[in-house]
This record gives sequence, structure tokens and C-alpha cells, in this order.
Amino acid sequence: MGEEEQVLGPWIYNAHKAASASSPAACSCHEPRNSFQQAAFIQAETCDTMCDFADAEVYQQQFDPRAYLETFYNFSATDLMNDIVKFPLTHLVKAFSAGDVKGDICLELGSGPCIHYLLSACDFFKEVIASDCVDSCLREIEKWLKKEQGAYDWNPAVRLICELEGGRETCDEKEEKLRRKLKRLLKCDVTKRNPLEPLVLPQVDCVLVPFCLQVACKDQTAYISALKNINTLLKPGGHLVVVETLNESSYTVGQTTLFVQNMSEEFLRKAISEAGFALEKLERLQRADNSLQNHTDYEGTIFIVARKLR
Ligand SMILES: C[S@@+](CC[C@H](N)C(=O)[O-])C[C@H]1O[C@@H](n2cnc3c(N)ncnc32)[C@H](O)[C@@H]1O
Repeated sequence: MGEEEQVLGPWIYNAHKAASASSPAACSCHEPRNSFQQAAFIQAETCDTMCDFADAEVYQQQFDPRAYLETFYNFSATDLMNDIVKFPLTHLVKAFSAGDVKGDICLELGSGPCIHYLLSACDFFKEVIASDCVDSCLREIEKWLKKEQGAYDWNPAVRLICELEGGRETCDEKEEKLRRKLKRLLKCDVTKRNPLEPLVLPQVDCVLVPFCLQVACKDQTAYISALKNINTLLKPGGHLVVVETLNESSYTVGQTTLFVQNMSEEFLRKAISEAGFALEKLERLQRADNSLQNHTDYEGTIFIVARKLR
């Protein structure tokens, strides 16, 4: 199999469809429950009902990966870096460095257009896989993989990861390692019994699912059901890493305001256990930045490592 085919296999995203997807449309957001939500509510003048839940098909049509990157991964906004990037990466690096989370394959679900979690994972697995329900997100990653013009510049995140890892390799070495190990960009839908259907992947050693399940699942029942779907992808004893925001109701990408299911630590503990995992680590961070009040109303961030029961 050639390099090209390895990245663009038959179960992989349809770049043609991505290019023809309609442009983002606005929708409404929730009643405000906190000061961040109040700010978002005031900004969204047309809102008078709850923000509609967006399923995988709506994401495919409306999610703008470039606008997402430019808003939430604007590395010059240092406060933002801390909550959304530095906090989860610090704990991910710690989890990998502790030595237990490793193996053959690490699969990320709901990667969006991002590579930073896989940058951190690639030292500990023979292969890492990115996946999302949106073709254009996978296309953004592909641009980075192939060093195409206009690819997103992940260098600030690469530098941060290398620093957190103690400087054992240079940024260039780290990026090249990920390019070697990231061979597959897959379509996924976490709400499906097999999130990678029609592909049947051998069970993996680790699943990362950052900031995805809370937007992909319309209620608590659906959230637990998605965790059970993910459970089937993991080897017994394999690790699950979940990152979510706390008490968020919506986020805005370009002109589109998207539903987020409200998460609490209590619910997440219950969901992890009901879906057949043992909680190994839970860290939380209270929101410190005010810079994105018009785009997101989250109150904090939570990082979880759990293990599939044998
Ligand atoms: C808030 S973004 C998070 C992206 C990235 N993981 C990050 O940490 O920034 C949510 C991602 O979940 C994806 N998503 C939404 N619904 C999904 C579903 N049903 N299955 C898989 N991915 C989904 C979206 O396309 C989007 O890329």
C-alpha cells in the first residue's frame, strides 16, 4: 500500500463532499446559567429557544474547522492556552510518562482539526489514528501531515509538549515522529455502536476523546451509550482519556453556535463507571480566562483517565 492510500483509505473521509459542504448557519443558544453564559446570551441577539442539538450530519454541514482553530487554538492568547491546551496536555504527558498508558494503537475520536493530543501520544504507541465525523477537519490534519501550504501552524503546541516532556527531543523530531506514526485519518461517529463503521478495527490500547462527547451526545443517556460504544473499541485493560468542559451550554465557531451538553464531575464519574471503566485519574481546572466570553460559556475543564474493566 502506498503512503497516499494509507492516509486516504476507502473508509476515510470524502474530501469532495467536504469541499461542497454548505457554509455555516447561525442557531440559537441556551438560557444563561452563569456569567459566561450571560455574556454569550446577550451577544446572540436572535436567540429565544434552546440551542438545537447538532448530530454528526449537522457537524459535517456546518462545522468550520479553520474558524474553530483560529478561535480556540489562537496560541497568542495565553490565557486560552492555559485552559484549553496546557491543562489537558500537562496531565496527558503525566499519564503517558507514568508508564502504564502505552501499546500498539492509540485512537483519537472527535479529533477535529487538531493534532496536539496525538503529538503527545506518539512516543508511547506504534501507531496513532485521528478520527472525526467532519471531512474538512480530517482534511486540515491531512494538510499538516503533507506539509501543504496553508496548513495550521502547531509549533507553539509542539514546543509546549516538548517542554512538558523534559526536552528529550526537538520540535522537528517530534513533528516528524507524528508524521510517521499517524497513518490513518478515519471517519467516525461516536453515537454508532461501532463508531468507525464500516471499518472494524482490532481493539486498541488507548482511546482519546477530547472535548467531543459533550457536543456529540444530546443527553446523559446518549453520553453513557457513546462511552459504551467506545468501550467496544478498547482492549480489556485499555485506557480511555476523556477531556470535557464543565457546565458549558454552547460554543460558537464562526457564525454557528453549537449545543454542548452540561457536564458535572458527579455525572462524569457515574457515566465512566456505568460504561464499564474504572476511574484512575481525575483533574479539574476552574476557568481563569475571560477572553472568549462571546464564544464559550464553560466554567472549568476536566481531565479523566479510566481503564476498561477486564
Ligand atoms: C469541540 S470540537 C473538539 C475538537 C478537538 N478534539 C479539540 O480538542 O479541540 C468537537 C469535535 O467533535 C466532533 N464531533 C461532533 N459530533 C461527533 C460525532 N457524533 N462523532 C464523532 N465526532 C463528532 C466535531 O466534528 C468536532 O471536531
